[in-house]
Amino acid sequence: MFGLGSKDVGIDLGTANTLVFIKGKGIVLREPSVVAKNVQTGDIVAVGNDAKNMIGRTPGSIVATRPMKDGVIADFETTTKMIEYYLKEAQKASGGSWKKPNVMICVPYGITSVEQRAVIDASRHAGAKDAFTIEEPFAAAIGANLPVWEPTGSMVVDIGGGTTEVAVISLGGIVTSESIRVGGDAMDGAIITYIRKTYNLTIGERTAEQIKIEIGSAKVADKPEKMEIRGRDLLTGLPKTIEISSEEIAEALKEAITAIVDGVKKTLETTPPELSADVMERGIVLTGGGALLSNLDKVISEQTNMPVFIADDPLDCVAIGTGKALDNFDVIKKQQAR
Ligand SMILES: Nc1ncnc2c1ncn2[C@@H]1O[C@H](COP(=O)(O)OP(=O)(O)OP(=O)(O)O)[C@@H](O)[C@H]1O
Repeated sequence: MFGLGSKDVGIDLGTANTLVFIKGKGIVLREPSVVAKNVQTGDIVAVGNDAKNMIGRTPGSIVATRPMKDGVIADFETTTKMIEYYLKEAQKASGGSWKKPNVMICVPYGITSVEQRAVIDASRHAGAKDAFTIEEPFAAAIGANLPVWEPTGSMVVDIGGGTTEVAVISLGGIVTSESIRVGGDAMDGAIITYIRKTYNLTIGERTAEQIKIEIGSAKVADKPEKMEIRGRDLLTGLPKTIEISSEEIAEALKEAITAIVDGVKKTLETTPPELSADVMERGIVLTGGGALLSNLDKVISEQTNMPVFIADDPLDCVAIGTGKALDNFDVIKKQQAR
């Protein structure tokens, strides 16, 4: 019933990172979802890590973009090229013979059928024999080892780059969910805005992400931290170094955190009582890179009165779940036909 070849591929096409999973091998590739393009010729200059290093550093003719920004396919042609690149890399990583693989591709929940079609077409165009989609929170829950096929409620909050997806799952299906267009990117954006407004200093996306990872938190711990950052002074136009504190960054992140917490609360409000009781017992599980934001688990727990846990390897959950779903291909296929 699960008769797929061993080289079938699962792709977590995230807004921030793309992970490729090969059945029997695990995660073979993990690169940023960035493409650098020559705007004059339309040629792809670099994909993944190489392209990310070009962000903010490209000459006029080269533009580094994130085709999956905001959780949906913003640019079909580039996304196709990107999937082509990842399948080629997967082929290299798999070694030996390579037939056209079946591809399970993870998409944000709430993606329209047109967008879903676009992802499938892009995968086929990029060399997949056949392609199916799996919804991100479902894949995240499988990857976090939640009992998704059982008649019990499991709640997952997947905090990615572009979106946060909250879902309650039972008996192999999503019972209730929320998708919020707030995730790690919005946090980075909030840090950029805060530093510009407070210090008249412009910083780039990469610096903002670094600040978030190093000293960002949903709630400041007892011992605040400090960090030196470099940017461009808006008044003089010259480079300048300032010191910022974790308290300031927590303040900057407040709005994004509130949006995430509200999404969780809203989902809980629409969860049938039996399933709420299950979630209360088992706790809410956080996945996605945003789950690593310091104290986010504590804040969600305080605001919902529910136990909250961070999944093991939160950045890998979706890819692992997508890969594991290849084992339940028929079931997923049937679900899609519904
Ligand atoms: N230690 C950390 N603290 C806070 N945020 C982090 C940390 N590590 C990674 N992130 C953030 O996690 C986000 C990426 O997460 P992930 O790879 O799960 O997203 P994605 O799956 O690509 O996005 P999406 O789910 O929106 O498609 C980025 O915004 C990144 O900055």
